[in-house]
Amino acid sequence: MTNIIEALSVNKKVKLGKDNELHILKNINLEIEEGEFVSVMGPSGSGKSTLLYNVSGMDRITSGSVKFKGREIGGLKEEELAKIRLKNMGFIFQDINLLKNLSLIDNVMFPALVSKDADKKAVHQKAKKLLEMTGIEMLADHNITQASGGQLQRVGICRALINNPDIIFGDEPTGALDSKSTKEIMSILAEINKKGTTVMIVTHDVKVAAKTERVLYMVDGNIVAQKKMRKYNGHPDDIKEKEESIMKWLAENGF
Ligand SMILES: Nc1ncnc2c1ncn2[C@@H]1O[C@H](COP(=O)(O)OP(=O)(O)OP(=O)(O)O)[C@@H](O)[C@H]1O
Repeated sequence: MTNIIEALSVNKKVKLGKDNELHILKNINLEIEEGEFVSVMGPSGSGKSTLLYNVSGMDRITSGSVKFKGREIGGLKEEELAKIRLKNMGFIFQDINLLKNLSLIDNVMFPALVSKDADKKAVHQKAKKLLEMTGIEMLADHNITQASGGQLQRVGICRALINNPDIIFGDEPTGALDSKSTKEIMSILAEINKKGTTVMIVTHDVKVAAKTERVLYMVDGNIVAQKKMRKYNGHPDDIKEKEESIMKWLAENGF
């Protein structure tokens, strides 16, 4: 298998005042294979979001190396990085950050229209298809005040998919959702992953992690344990068994 992400000895430090700095990521080594579905768990403040932002090129590592599809991205100029993020990566967040003055379908189309030579009609067709896939095509022309949190997160997923990314990064994408919407969003992400898109998400929720195939456990800026599982097969017994085994594993690791 080919690695889509390779992080080697990654450190992230931030300056706090004049003489103080915080060492957030400590010599992290991480490989993510193409097509994998990975989750990151760990106590609050352990560095999960920082890891996600640093391996995706949303933030700058302090030292080490991050390769995306074999290409070093750690030292790229912001313009180059922005191109990679736009073309090859999709991002979903707990705060969905949709534009208020645009309809939901226009929000989905937005990242594809950044390029001047975009074919607007084709982008519209693609956005419509994505809204259909996530079951919210009837909301295409609504604005963000006319949809629920779960529906808005589906819009966020459609927006993340509009440029056919190789990988989707999610920072607690279900963090603000009720359990029903969480289930629906995870089913959509599992479906997308099944079709070949790599997915990496940060989560506090064992039920969410149980839908992924590898859980990284972070403590104090280090990945201290990893749990590899078979891909979720959609069966309720399978998910129950996985949740239980993750809970047991977390307890063994002191969570
Ligand atoms: N830009 C920054 N400046 C100062 N401190 C930061 C910065 N970014 C992160 N931190 C700190 O680094 C630590 C790790 O933050 P991070 O958000 O990655 O943790 P997390 O595991 O995702 O936490 P949570 O589960 O609460 O979201 C925290 O103590 C946080 O306050």
